[in-house]
Amino acid sequence: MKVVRTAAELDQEVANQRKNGQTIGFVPTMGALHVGHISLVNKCLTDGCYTVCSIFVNPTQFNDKNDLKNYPRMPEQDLALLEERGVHLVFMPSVEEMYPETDTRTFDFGSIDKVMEGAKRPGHFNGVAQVVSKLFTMVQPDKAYFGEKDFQQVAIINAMVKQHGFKVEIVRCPIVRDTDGLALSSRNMLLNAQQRKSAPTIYRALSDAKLLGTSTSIEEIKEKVMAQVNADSELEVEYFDVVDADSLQSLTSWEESNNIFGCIAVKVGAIRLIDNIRLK
Ligand SMILES: Nc1ncnc2c1ncn2[C@@H]1O[C@H](COP(=O)(O)OP(=O)(O)OP(=O)(O)O)[C@@H](O)[C@H]1O
Ligand SMILES: CC(C)(CO)[C@@H](O)C(=O)[O-]
Ligand code: BAL
Repeated sequence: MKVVRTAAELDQEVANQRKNGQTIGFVPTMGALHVGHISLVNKCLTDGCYTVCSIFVNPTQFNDKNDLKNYPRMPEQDLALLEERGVHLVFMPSVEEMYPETDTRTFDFGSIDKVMEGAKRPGHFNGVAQVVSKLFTMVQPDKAYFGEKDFQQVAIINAMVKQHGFKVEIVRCPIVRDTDGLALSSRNMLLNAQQRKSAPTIYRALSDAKLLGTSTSIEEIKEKVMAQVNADSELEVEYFDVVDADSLQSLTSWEESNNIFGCIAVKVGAIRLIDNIRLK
């Protein structure tokens, strides 16, 4: 496994592999890797790609300074995990390498970046688009792998690829959960013991909503999920929305779409967790 820190080294490595006829697969991450990230890496490897993974905690997508400061960083452990999995190349740039100048670009994805995470984390998706567009330009991957835990992020990336004509196939990967149902997330390691015990209630509430099914109104499902999660004193729902999977617009009736997801964000003390489930 090679580790490079500059765009020039990255370009040279990838260009050599492309010359050899390799398909380039790319897994962007912010590090503090867990089995969810590794599922993306595994998919990329089993697709037969020369697998490039980036580790970069992107400052422009954090709207909360403390969140950025406290974001877990464990590069040595991450590199050992990636090496063990058989990743070919890791790109670990500095902030200066990624942003030699302030990135002033603004992206507009219409209505899909104005709801849910976009509404609660102002500027977040602009920062994600800034860094992912730079990474796509640097790596020029044939395929790029994203997790469905970050449901809205996948929609934003697909919109960006379309809008800016990137020649990359976006591969969506299913959510990997802990044995108690909690969606794996780097931020889980910031939870204290009591918070960690409470956090699986999020997925339990989503699963219960799915069990209720479309014979229960969306309004009632929303009330039940909010009540179930908020009943735990460690948890506070920031939003729970029932949306069309493509437009991400809020729905009031099951008849409005055949592809409906419930998306939730929950504050667990100072930590914010997100999750989602297909409801129809
Ligand atoms: N549990 C999971 N299952 C599937 N994919 C995941 C999971 N967790 C993260 N990913 C995906 O891994 C990629 C990198 O995510 P990231 O480095 O932000 O990790 P994270 O665990 O989502 O961290 P956090 O949510 O705390 O920022 C993203 O495409 C993300 O959707
Ligand atoms: C795609 C990404 C690596 C961009 O910083 C990040 O948002 C993430 O890890 O999901
Ligand atoms: N996985 C999404 C990255 C973030 O929360 O900033």
